[in-house]
This record gives sequence, structure tokens and C-alpha cells, in this order.
Amino acid sequence: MAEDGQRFGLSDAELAAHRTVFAGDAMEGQVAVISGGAGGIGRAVAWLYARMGARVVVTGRKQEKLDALVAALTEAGHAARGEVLDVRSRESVDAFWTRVWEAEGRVDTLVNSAGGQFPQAAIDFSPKGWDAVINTNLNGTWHMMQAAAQRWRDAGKGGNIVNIVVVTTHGLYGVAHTIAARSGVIGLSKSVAVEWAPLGIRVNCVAPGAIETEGWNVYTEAARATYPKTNPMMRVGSAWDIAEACGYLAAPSGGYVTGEVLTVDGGGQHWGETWTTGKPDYFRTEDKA
Ligand SMILES: CCCCCCCCC/C=C/C(=O)SCCNC(=O)CCNC(=O)[C@H](O)C(C)(C)COP(=O)(O)OP(=O)(O)OC[C@H]1O[C@@H](n2cnc3c(N)ncnc32)[C@H](O)[C@@H]1OP(=O)(O)O
Ligand SMILES: NC(=O)C1=CN([C@@H]2O[C@H](COP(=O)(O)OP(=O)(O)OC[C@H]3O[C@@H](n4cnc5c(N)ncnc54)[C@H](OP(=O)(O)O)[C@@H]3O)[C@@H](O)[C@H]2O)C=CC1
Repeated sequence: MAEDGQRFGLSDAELAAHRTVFAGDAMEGQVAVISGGAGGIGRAVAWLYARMGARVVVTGRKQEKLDALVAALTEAGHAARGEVLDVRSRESVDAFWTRVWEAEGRVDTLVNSAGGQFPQAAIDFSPKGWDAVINTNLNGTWHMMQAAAQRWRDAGKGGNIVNIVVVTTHGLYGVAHTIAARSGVIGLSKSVAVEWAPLGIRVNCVAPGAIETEGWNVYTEAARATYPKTNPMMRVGSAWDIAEACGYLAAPSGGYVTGEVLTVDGGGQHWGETWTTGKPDYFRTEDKA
């Protein structure tokens, strides 16, 4: 829980009404699976895909979060289902995909938004902490990707995958474990984009900058206060910014895009200060002039 108990990000009511550039039938008749679907970014993707006409299946570890989202989507007239799933368990992932395929008869898009990390200097990572982040973000994403691809291969019909990662191009202080995991996901995605193209499967990543969501609760107030300075636009992004990138990749607009990393960070990969644990004295150049 947050040190100050704050809530961050967009509510279901805001996501239901947010302006979108996408047509209401852009994913008509399709089924989308969204891991971490009741989190901040996954929830926005679920709302957008549902509003584009898809049936959505959202997963996560906490039943009550899933229930609340499914109730809100259903209330708004959308087709939605929630299933508890820890992506770190390969056995659970396989059983989930078998159930979904039986229930829905198809899946067209998988978005891997289950993930996260805790901020800590790398030199102090415990073996258990390292494993938790690698198993969630790299292995969990892989379990979902491979299980989906195997069903698509067996059905003789392709699909597409969108992996939510992190911008890995510069040294993000305090999250080296996640940079290792996400770099793995990016490399993996590019490789299987090639291997799985003959199966009709596209694989892409979306790399968000600082996006206001409930996930921010693991960071301190001081760290969060710096997030607008992570990019030249000097503001944070919203989960809807990421959802629309995922909409572009999943809809026919993304039909010729594979092996790509779409960075949605207000230009943060080119300029900005990123301190997940607060700015260490060593880097305070203003005091050293
Ligand atoms: C360019 C633009 C850029 C922009 C750059 C700025 C953006 C930065 C903001 C990024 C934001 C996000 O990604 S926010 C969105 C993502 N959401 C989150 O990160 C939410 C929090 N994360 C998670 O829940 C996780 O996924 C994860 C960390 C893997 C937790 O997995 P588990 O459920 O296994 O967690 P636990 O059982 O609690 O912990 C497992 C072990 O991990 C370690 N551990 C856990 N929390 C710890 C902590 N605070 N400090 C130390 N160690 C910790 C301990 O060893 C734990 O074991 P014990 O010692 O035995 O307990
Ligand atoms: N917000 C931001 O600024 C940024 C976010 N990202 C990444 O985007 C993704 C989504 O983040 P965001 O929506 O902000 O964060 P949230 O914490 O709001 O959502 C992440 C969701 O992942 C689920 N989850 C975590 N671990 C597991 C697991 N082992 N199995 C299944 N589900 C799991 C959680 O659900 P439950 O607790 O129910 O399991 C949670 O709802 C993450 O990978 C995040 O690191 C990247 C860059 C910046």
C-alpha cells in the first residue's frame, strides 16, 4: 500500500468515456487476453479493446480487482471475463489457455501487462527479489507468449502479441532487475517475430515512460514528484496513451508491424531524469559547479 494511501490513474468511468481515435468495430468478433488486465495499463487496454468490439479476458492474481473490472465492463454492455492467474506458473498458464480456448473458440490478441518491480540499488538485491522480478517479467511473459503461439499454431490461424516493457536504452537507477528482464523480453520478441511470422503471428512491444497508475504506489512520494521531469514534455503520461498504442498494434492498423518496440514516453528516451529511489548526491551537479 502507498506510504500515503494515494490512488493514481484513470477510473472505470473515465476509461469508458475517454475520447478515442479507434472505430467501434476495429476488433469486432475478436477475443483479447490481457494479463495484468485489472492493473492501470491493462485496465485501459481492456476498456479500449472492448470499445473496439473485442471480447476481453482479463487476468491477474487478485480476484476482487478482476471482479470489479468485469462488472464495470459488463455494466457498460461489453463482453468481459476475468480469471485468476499467476503468470509465473507455467502449469497455470497452460491450464488457463486450454480453458480460454475451449470457452471462446479463438483468441486474436494477447497483451502482457502483468509485471512490475520494486526500486532498490542493484548492489543490494536479494536472490529472492531478483528471482521475483525475473520470473514475473521475463519468464511469466514468455510462458504466456509460448502458450498462445502453440494454440495459434495448432489452430492453423495466427494472432498477435503486445508485450508491455520499459524503456531500456539508458541506465534507469534502482530498477536494474527489471531492465534485465525487459531487455530479455525485447530481444525475445524480435527473435520470435521472425520465427513465428510463418505462423501468422505478429509480436511487438510497447515501452511506456512514466504513466500514472496504481503501480506507482511502490515508489516514494519524492520519487514520484520527479516523474514529470523524466521527459522533455515535462509531464507524465496516462494509461490511455499506452492503450491507444496497443490499439494501433492489435487492429488492422498494425497488420504490417512486427518485431517493433513502440516507445510512448514523451521523448524520455532522449532527455530526462529518472530516479526511482530519489536522486543520489553523487549525481547532484547543481551543488558541484
Ligand atoms: C525513460 C522513461 C522512464 C520513466 C521511468 C520512471 C518510471 C518508473 C515507474 C515505473 C513504474 C512501474 O512499472 S509501476 C507499475 C508496475 N507495478 C509494480 O511495480 C507493482 C509492484 N510490483 C510487484 O508486485 C511485482 O510484480 C514484484 C516486485 C515482482 C513482486 O512480486 P511478489 O508478489 O513475489 O512480491 P513479494 O512476495 O512481495 O516479494 C518478493 C521478494 O522481492 C523482494 N522485494 C519486494 N519488494 C521489495 C522492496 N520494496 N524492497 C526490497 N525488496 C523487495 C523481496 O526479496 C521479497 O521477498 P521477501 O523479502 O521474502 O518479502
Ligand atoms: N506505470 C508506469 O509508469 C510504467 C509501467 N510499466 C510496466 O507496464 C506494466 C503494467 O504496469 P501498470 O499497469 O502501471 O502497473 P499495475 O501495478 O497497476 O499493474 C500491473 C498488474 O500486473 C499484475 N501482476 C503482477 N504480477 C503478476 C503475476 N505474477 N501474475 C499475474 N499478474 C500479475 C497485477 O495484478 P495482481 O496484483 O492482481 O496480480 C497488476 O494489476 C508493468 O509491466 C509495468 O512495469 C513500464 C513503464 C512505466
